[in-house]
Amino acid sequence: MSKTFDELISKVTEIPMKKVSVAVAQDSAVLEAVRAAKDRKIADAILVGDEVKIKDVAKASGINIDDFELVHVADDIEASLTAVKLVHDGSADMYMKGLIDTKNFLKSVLDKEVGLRTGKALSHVCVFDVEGIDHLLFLTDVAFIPYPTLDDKVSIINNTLEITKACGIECPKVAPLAAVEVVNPKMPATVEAAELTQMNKDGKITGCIVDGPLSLDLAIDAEAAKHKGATDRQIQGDADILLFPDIHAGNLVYKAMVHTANLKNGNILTGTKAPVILTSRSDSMEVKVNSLALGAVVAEFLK
Ligand SMILES: CCCC(=O)SCCNC(=O)CCNC(=O)[C@H](O)C(C)(C)COP(=O)(O)OP(=O)(O)OC[C@H]1O[C@@H](n2cnc3c(N)ncnc32)[C@H](O)[C@@H]1OP(=O)(O)O
Repeated sequence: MSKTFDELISKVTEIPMKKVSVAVAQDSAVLEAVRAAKDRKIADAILVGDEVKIKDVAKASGINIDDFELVHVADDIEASLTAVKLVHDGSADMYMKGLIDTKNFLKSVLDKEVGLRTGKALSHVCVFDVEGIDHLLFLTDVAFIPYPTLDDKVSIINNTLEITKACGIECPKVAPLAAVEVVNPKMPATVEAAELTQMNKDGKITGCIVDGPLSLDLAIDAEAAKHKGATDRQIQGDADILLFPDIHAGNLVYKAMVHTANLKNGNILTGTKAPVILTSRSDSMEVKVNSLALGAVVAEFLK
């Protein structure tokens, strides 16, 4: 079981090297990340985009891309569809966002002919290794489904369980989050959190323990849980998966943590045929490399 990001990365060295297909690769941060990932034997890459621009960006940034396969497609949307098709057809193991906006990138993932749909709802998960927390934290969905329905939330949990399993975590604890830890009919997120908990008790969501609604402090801080006397809860500061009520809550927490706390993280889309690396433009090179490592572990697990 991986308890830290370093443990997760060390798993990658034990599996055959995976290949990532990059959509609109003319982005220095992305090129730097795939270079580092190849040098650390995490993943090889196929760079899809405007060849002249890719070479210019690489040259200007001093990044050697001579040993990467390059596929020239000048138009960004076409490049994303070409890049995702390489994964769809099995020529690459994972798909990564380059210099293309999130919406168009996600549209290529959802493309009916060449995309990576599986028939399941697709969602996003961030894996955090936070100083002071002795296990990995999985945040979902901070980037894909804007306002998940109850059914979407069931899919998000099931998608995330695939990732926790790939990381060797058996029966993780899932906290459907809200502003409070009791049901308030005026706060739909609390009502749905209780419904998810009941579905888990009824055996409709399996392979995990669901306990909600929970406030963030009760979910991740054992001291806070003790202080608030939450001794009857299944989760007392030891949640593995943080399920957010909507994209705004999740994305704000994600960015607040990434830009203030001492942590390591990697992000991928789940429910897809193959791992999809979707990081924010402001994410560091390390986050992109970590995401590739996470993607490689998941690609091996899904094989
Ligand atoms: C880690 C930090 C990174 C970030 O900060 S990212 C920034 C925040 N994220 C975003 O801005 C993306 C938010 N999401 C969106 O904009 C949209 O949901 C998204 C993904 C672009 C889809 O939008 P549209 O193309 O307008 O989708 P639509 O509702 O018209 O549906 C088109 C077809 O796609 C399908 N679809 C949409 N979301 C899906 C999902 N989650 N799982 C599976 N299928 C999905 C939808 O069912 C529809 O299919 P069909 O054509 O009817 O067969």
